[in-house]
Order: sequence, then structure tokens, then C-alpha cells
Amino acid sequence: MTITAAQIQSASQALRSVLRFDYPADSVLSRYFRDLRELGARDRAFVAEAVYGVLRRLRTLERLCGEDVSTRKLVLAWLARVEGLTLRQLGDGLHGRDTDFFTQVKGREIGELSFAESADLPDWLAERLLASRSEAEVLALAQSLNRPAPLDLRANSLKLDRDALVEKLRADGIACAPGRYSPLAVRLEGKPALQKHPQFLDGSFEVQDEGSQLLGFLLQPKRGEMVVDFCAGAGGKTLLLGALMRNSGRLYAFDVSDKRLSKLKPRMARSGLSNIHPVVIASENDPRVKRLAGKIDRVLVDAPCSGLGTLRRNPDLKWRQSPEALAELTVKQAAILASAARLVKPGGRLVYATCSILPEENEAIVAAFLEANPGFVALSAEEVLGKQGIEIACGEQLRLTPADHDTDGFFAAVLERQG
Ligand SMILES: C[S@@+](CC[C@H](N)C(=O)[O-])C[C@H]1O[C@@H](n2cnc3c(N)ncnc32)[C@H](O)[C@@H]1O
Repeated sequence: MTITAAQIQSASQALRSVLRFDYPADSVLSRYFRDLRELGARDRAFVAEAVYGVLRRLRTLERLCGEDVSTRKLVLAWLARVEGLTLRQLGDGLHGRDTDFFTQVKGREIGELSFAESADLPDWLAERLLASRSEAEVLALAQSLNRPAPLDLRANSLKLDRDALVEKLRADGIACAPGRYSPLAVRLEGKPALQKHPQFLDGSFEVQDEGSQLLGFLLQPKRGEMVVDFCAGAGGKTLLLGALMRNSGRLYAFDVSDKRLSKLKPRMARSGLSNIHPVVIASENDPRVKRLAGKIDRVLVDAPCSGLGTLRRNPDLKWRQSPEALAELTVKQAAILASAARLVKPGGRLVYATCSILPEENEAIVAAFLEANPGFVALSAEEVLGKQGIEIACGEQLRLTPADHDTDGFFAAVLERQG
């Protein structure tokens, strides 16, 4: 890696905006790159890698920088201590004071770290995780969340099967392999740009984490059924559900965000699915939701959550979330689950899922729901998946983590309304 002084300067500038935490890191970076068109592809790649790298290890790097911390020092400390570069490898990238700091930080003793510092987590989050896991488990989880995520695709089974997709990609020189759990998953070895790939444009695949795909198999919608994806967003899971239904029946995609839902439309067009009906709702109590009460075979609640299971992709979330925001989210999650449950017909299935790793957003929401709704019973996620040939030793509820499954962190519970 050769790094220029200008690249370090740009990374330090971009990091300054990101660390204000006013907006998500990915949108701050996109804006930074939009405003600085003169940056080449390599410069952008370096800036993004440096910003995400520092966000992942912020507490450790702050400790290494000492009192007089700056974004420039954080980038240099990341290069020296996380990337393990030497002064010689940096070539012309450093001058004067930077060289002195780089040399010092390379050899600096970090001293004693608190548990949260050593896990690069905020104190409150380390505490919450330790309530249900040992220190060794939390550390392994935090470290796995600090590694960049691989790129997974989902074959659109309406267009071609997974093995055919693997073959086509390999023929194009894209190294990939079938996923470990989802029958539709393909894991890529690198991170090629795929937006213009013919198989992307003709809807043969979508980018979707393998863990996220498993949630569709937990809902297991069938041909001709009435299905609701209650928090559809841009439709990552909706598209999978539509394909599992073989483009038949009726699949409502609800969301309160018109902006997110509008991103589903071009994806629907590519996918060849015509059974999806996107509906913007005002809230979980919208009259359009109430009209479907008791009529739906399967309902997926992919609830708004802290997103802490996706730290591999969004490392800023651990610094942007707070106990206060979390408390508000859990109230919302319980309200959405209660409303969505009213749609389910007797004998129908309800899946509650999040991309969070915190029990208060997961197990606690489901336990309170079951207590208040004795007409629902829990099914075993392991059995539901096992019957579809997906072997995963998860027991009753699905808990995926990058440490254990090399997927994003997900939670899901499968519930059934008694007939
Ligand atoms: C985890 S995201 C969904 C991601 C999406 N299912 C996917 O696979 O791409 C949660 C979604 O819930 C939506 N949401 C928030 N409050 C809601 C509510 N009261 N009713 C329905 N959807 C809501 C958010 O706009 C957001 O798009």
C-alpha cells in the first residue's frame, strides 16, 4: 500500500465530519465524495477504509493518541497499530510531525484498558451485552463485529437457481461459493462492483446478507397465500418472500417511510415479481392495516431496531445509539408486533425479527408479547429451518452473529396463532 500525504489529509477531513455523528457515516462519506470530485477511486477507497477502520477501533485508538487527540492522529494510529504498517511502507505519505507521531504511536504502551475499551464499545453497550453473555463471549462478538462483512448475493429463484448463478459469476471471473446456510446464498470472495453486471440488471440476483435470507425461510410463505411484510423498507426481504411464493398470491409491503418503500419499485421491476403491493402506512395502527385483521396467512415483522447486529457494515452505530434511543425503540417494537399480530389468521404464522444483538429488543419483546397474547405459541426456528433442509443448531429462537455464523447479527422468533 502506498499512501500519499493528500490521502491522509482527506481521510482526516472526512473523519472529522463523520465523528460529529449528526448523520450516518455512509451518508456523510457519500456527500464528502460528491463534494470532492477530484478524488480518484483509490483515494476514495483509502478514505472509506480509514474512516471505517477508525470507527471500529475508536476507543483503542483514542487511548493510543493520548490527551491531544485529533482526526489526523487517529488515522495515523490506525495505520500504525491496526493495519500494522511501517514507516517505510508508508513511503512519501508522511512528513515532519506526522513521522514523529507515527513512530511514537507505533511503539507506545497502551496501558490498562477497561473491558469496554478493550472491546471498543461504549460503556453502556458493553454493560448491556454483559448482562446475558460472559466477558469472553462479548469480546469475541465485539471483535467479530469489528471485521468488514463479506458480500453475499441471493439468487432470484424465479430466474435461475443458485448453482447456475455461481457458474455464471465464475465464468465472469468473479470468485464465489454457495453460502453455508441459505439455499439461495452465494458468497463472493472479493467486493466487485455489481451494479452494472448483466445478472444484476436482469434481476437474477440481489445483494442480501445470508442471515437476512434465513428470515424469509422462517416465514416460509407458500404459493397463493396472503402475506404481509410489515416493515418492508426497501424490500430486501420482500423480494425473497415474493420469490418463495413463486410470484403468486398477494404480498403486501407496508412501511411508514415512503422514501424507503419507493426504493422497492425498481427492484420489483428487475425481479419480475408482480405479486407485491407496496403500501405506505401512517403508523402501525393505520386503518388499511386494520382492514386486513385476521385475514393474513403469514406476517413478517422486521422491526426498526438499533441495528447493532450490522456493526460490520455500520460501525458508527455503536457510537450513535444511546440507552434513551433504545428505550424508545423497544416501545415501538412492542407496538408494531401487537398490531401486526392482529392480521394473522388462525393457524397463521408471525415472525418477529431484528438485526439487533440486545435481549431487550429481542427475547424480551417476544416474551412480553406471548404473555399478553396466549392465542400465540412459539415454534422452534431450528425445526422450521430443518424441515427445509437448512441445518442450524439454534434451538427455539434464531440468534445469528458474525462470531458464530459469519453473517450479520440477527434475531428471529417464529410464532403461530392457534386455530
Ligand atoms: C429493519 S428496517 C426494514 C428492512 C427491510 N425489511 C429490508 O429487509 O430491507 C425497519 C423498517 O421499519 C419501518 N418502520 C418504522 N416504524 C414503522 C411502523 N410503525 N410500521 C411499519 N414500519 C415501520 C422503517 O421505516 C424501516 O424501513
